[in-house]
Amino acid sequence: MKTDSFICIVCAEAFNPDDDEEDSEPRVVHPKTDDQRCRLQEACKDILLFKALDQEQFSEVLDAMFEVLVQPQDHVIDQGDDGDNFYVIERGVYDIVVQKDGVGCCVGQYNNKGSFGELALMYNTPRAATIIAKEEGALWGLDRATFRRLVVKNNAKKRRMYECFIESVPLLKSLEISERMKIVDVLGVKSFQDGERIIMQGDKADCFYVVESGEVKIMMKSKTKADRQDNAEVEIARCSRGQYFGELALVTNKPRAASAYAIGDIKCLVIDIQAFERLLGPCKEIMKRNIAHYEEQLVALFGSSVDLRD
Ligand SMILES: Nc1ncnc2c1ncn2[C@@H]1O[C@@H]2COP(=O)(O)O[C@H]2[C@H]1O
Repeated sequence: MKTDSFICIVCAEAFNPDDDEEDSEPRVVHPKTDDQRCRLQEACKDILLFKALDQEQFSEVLDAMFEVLVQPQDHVIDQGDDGDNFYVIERGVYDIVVQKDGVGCCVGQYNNKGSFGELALMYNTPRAATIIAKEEGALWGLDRATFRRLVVKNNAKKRRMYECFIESVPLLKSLEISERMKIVDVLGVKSFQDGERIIMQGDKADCFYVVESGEVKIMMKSKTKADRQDNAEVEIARCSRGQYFGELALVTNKPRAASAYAIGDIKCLVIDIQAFERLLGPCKEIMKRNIAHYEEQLVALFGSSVDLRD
């Protein structure tokens, strides 16, 4: 995979979570039934921002969360407001609307999973978007003080851990330091065992990966032989530390063009699609240049290239 460098403009605010004043806040507990706890745990299991928490911190976060039921057209968040809560989606579809030149523009949608509302709490900024429920739904809220005390503080540790690595990733090298830190703030870390499939050809894409340690094998089945029994996967590329994969589907809005497997036990940094759009969106044009390179590779391997473009 290519490792082009690029410049990406993201608004930055000086912020030092270590200076946070909210350390003495009392612990918040919202009692829950077993059923609620079960549903909450399921909704939170893939939330990247919680991945850096240890078990005790995660349990404290779960204790503090409270259920929010929404109706169609409810505004969960209004752009410009102060940030009160962070939200994890249990179910429902939510539009992300951003005001541009006085006109509300729908820039994305959450579909029954994910989270939102972290920006205002992390950077002490007004809400950057309006979030509108499209149907009846259920969310789990986490109050600002608990979010800052546990998630934001923990992120400061993550920043220290990943600062050097992020700086060494060619794709991210040319970002300003504050921009790189915003990437660190949203990334999750996932481990995979030898042979484990990380992404699957044909699947819908919801995140992008940077290899932190180990190697990843990119494999593809020929589309022209789709119905044939002998349509075995062919290795088309390998990615090692600092290289990225899984960006193509996010750039083209198409299903995954290939599968990726761990070679040995590996670790990847993961950025979900909303953060990708927000932080790396302006860089999509540069990533699109990879497509020509991928197509050349496919012609060399299969004699023809599949339709990689949007
Ligand atoms: N393109 C986007 N721009 C701004 N906010 C976004 C975008 N996509 C998703 N969001 C989410 O919308 C939330 C609105 O409240 P926050 O600014 O606290 O945090 C924001 C993000 O979690």
